[in-house]
Amino acid sequence: MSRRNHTLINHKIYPLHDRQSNAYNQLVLNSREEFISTGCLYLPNFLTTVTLSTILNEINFILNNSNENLFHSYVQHTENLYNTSKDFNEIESSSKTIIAFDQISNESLLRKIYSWNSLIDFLTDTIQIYPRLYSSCDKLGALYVNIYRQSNKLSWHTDHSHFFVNLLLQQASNSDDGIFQYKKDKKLISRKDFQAGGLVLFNGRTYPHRVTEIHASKLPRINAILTYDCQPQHQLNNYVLQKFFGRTT
Ligand SMILES: O=C(O)CCC(=O)C(=O)O
Ligand SMILES: [Fe+2]
Repeated sequence: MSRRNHTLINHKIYPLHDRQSNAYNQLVLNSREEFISTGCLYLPNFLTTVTLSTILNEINFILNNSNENLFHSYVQHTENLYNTSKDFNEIESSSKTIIAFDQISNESLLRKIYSWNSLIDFLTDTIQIYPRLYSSCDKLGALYVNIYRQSNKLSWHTDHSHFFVNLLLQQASNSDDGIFQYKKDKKLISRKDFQAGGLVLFNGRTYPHRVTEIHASKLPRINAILTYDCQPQHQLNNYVLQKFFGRTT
């Protein structure tokens, strides 16, 4: 990644490129405090407006040109989304369209941001539990885009992984649709404040969460999930790939 790539994000508010600076250290302190105390770190306007619109153009190009190759996922699951035992009631159901990692071009801005070392360092510094984080080696799940259209939703669940990184790319046009909600201390938290361009770091193992159904929105909700792991050779197993991406490679 070139030295100027920090200008893809709002580097004045988020000086990820300058790990030695006081401003960087303050950002990490604040981010860590928010992540630990609320389970959810939200960095509004993380992407510049130019980066955001370029990424949305990349995604709309894929949607317009290879929609038939994309996986329209409908899954039944338990509260534990990635549970791999098969003999219990899977009472929740979720549906969305997925653009998998191998369907996102090598040259895309989204891939650039995903593999940007300064972002990985920032996440490592903020989470602190792992000595290092690595981008995933998974051919489908390393980085993928969720598209929530009419009647799509992601039902209540917890994740296997301690954290996920979510780039918000487009919110539903109806403000009650496609809301990220989670439960903490018996309270329901509805993040109606989330806006396109923001970055979310969420502790999905501890806090049950969901994306509410799209009822009447003309615009789909679009977001990218960036998968990082403490192991450099991270890959999803075939059961999870088949269930969530509809294929194994
Ligand atoms: O799409 C979202 O905003 C949430 C994604 C999520 O919870 C997950 O992938 O486990
Ligand atoms: Fe989740």
